Amino acid sequence: MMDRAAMMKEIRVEDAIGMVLAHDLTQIIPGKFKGRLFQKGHVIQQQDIPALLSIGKEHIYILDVQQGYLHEDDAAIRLAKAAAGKLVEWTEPHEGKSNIVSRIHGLAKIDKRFVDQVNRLGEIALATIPNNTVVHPSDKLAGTRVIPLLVEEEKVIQVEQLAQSRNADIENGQAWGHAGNGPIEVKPFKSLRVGLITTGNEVYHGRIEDKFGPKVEEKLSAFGSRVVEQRLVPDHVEEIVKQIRHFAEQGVDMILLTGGMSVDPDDRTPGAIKRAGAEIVSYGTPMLPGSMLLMAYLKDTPILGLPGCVMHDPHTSFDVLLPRICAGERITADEIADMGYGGLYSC
Ligand SMILES: Nc1nc2c(c(=O)[nH]1)N[C@H]1C(S)=C(S)[C@@H](COP(=O)(O)OP(=O)(O)OC[C@H]3O[C@@H](n4cnc5c(N)ncnc54)[C@H](O)[C@@H]3O)O[C@H]1N2
Ligand code: MOO
Repeated sequence: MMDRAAMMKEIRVEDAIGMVLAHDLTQIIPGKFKGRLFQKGHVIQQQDIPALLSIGKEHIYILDVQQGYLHEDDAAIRLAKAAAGKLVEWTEPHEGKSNIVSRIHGLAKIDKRFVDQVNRLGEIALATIPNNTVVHPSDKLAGTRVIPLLVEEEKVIQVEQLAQSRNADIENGQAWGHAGNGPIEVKPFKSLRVGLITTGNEVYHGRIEDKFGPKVEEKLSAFGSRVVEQRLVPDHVEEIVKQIRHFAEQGVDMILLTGGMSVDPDDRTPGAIKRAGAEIVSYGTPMLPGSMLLMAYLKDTPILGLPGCVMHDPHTSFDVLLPRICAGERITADEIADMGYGGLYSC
């Protein structure tokens, strides 16, 4: 088989008039422009020569792509297709790169194990956003590219096979990063009906106005969920338990309790959640702010104790867990423990 260099004939730009560009050519003017100056397929004209020289191109390649090799653009799009799962699409290649973008507002699922394995193959770059990021339509999840201009097709086939074997493993019950049908995909949010219990004698007796309810409502509505009813209760375990039972009987999709999550004698909320019979996943979450959050399930209904910081800070442990719960995921103790690494914000 012809080697890669033999397929790439180098021509001086002055001698290339009338020839066809084999790949996009990029111009970068720091702070002002970065993008495609000439598109693949462009026929070089006499008047292009100063511009080509100004971006440092004294030579161009004329390609003779042989069987078994792929042009960077064709490789990029095959990589994107291999990695893409549900509710995403891929963009036409541009300067040798294709992006996987979201079609919806949802939760990005990025299989780190798949991404790492692809990037260990060499000559392939698969760069992604972090798993469980909230994305909007057209937001990028990943960019794919091969490093050389021509790559052995075998490399791309390895990625395609890895994606297929991942999906087969999942069908056979083996764990990968997530169980979706594609390594990089988006899950839609479900619209949850939420019961809200606001604890605190100071609020119950009207000493201060409730500021937690509106904040929780705002955070829920960002994912299409809503509070169906809010109940105010004093710092009294039996009263709190009674309202938890009320919402369980109503069959709400999630129960949230605010306040009373810390270490004072009047902080009754964690005890009440336990007393109501919930299975505690974790009391305490290694993220700041939001360290006093309690995650539990009452049968299959998520029930969370929200510490005061959720009312005050824009990005807390609740804001990490909420989109996942709204996407229908069940939170495990290990996942909560994993939140500590990278979990220090402003607190
Ligand atoms: N010595 C320690 N101090 C604190 C700890 C700790 O572990 N040891 N934890 C800190 C963390 S983290 C948080 S968060 C806060 C608050 O925890 P709580 O969830 O127990 O909050 P409360 O004590 O009930 O209230 C704190 C503050 O917020 C006001 N509040 C509560 N609910 C409402 C509402 N619905 N509307 C308006 N304002 C509300 C309340 O009046 C208090 O001023 O504790 C840290 N300290
Ligand atoms: O639960 Mo507290 O937020 O760590 O501030």
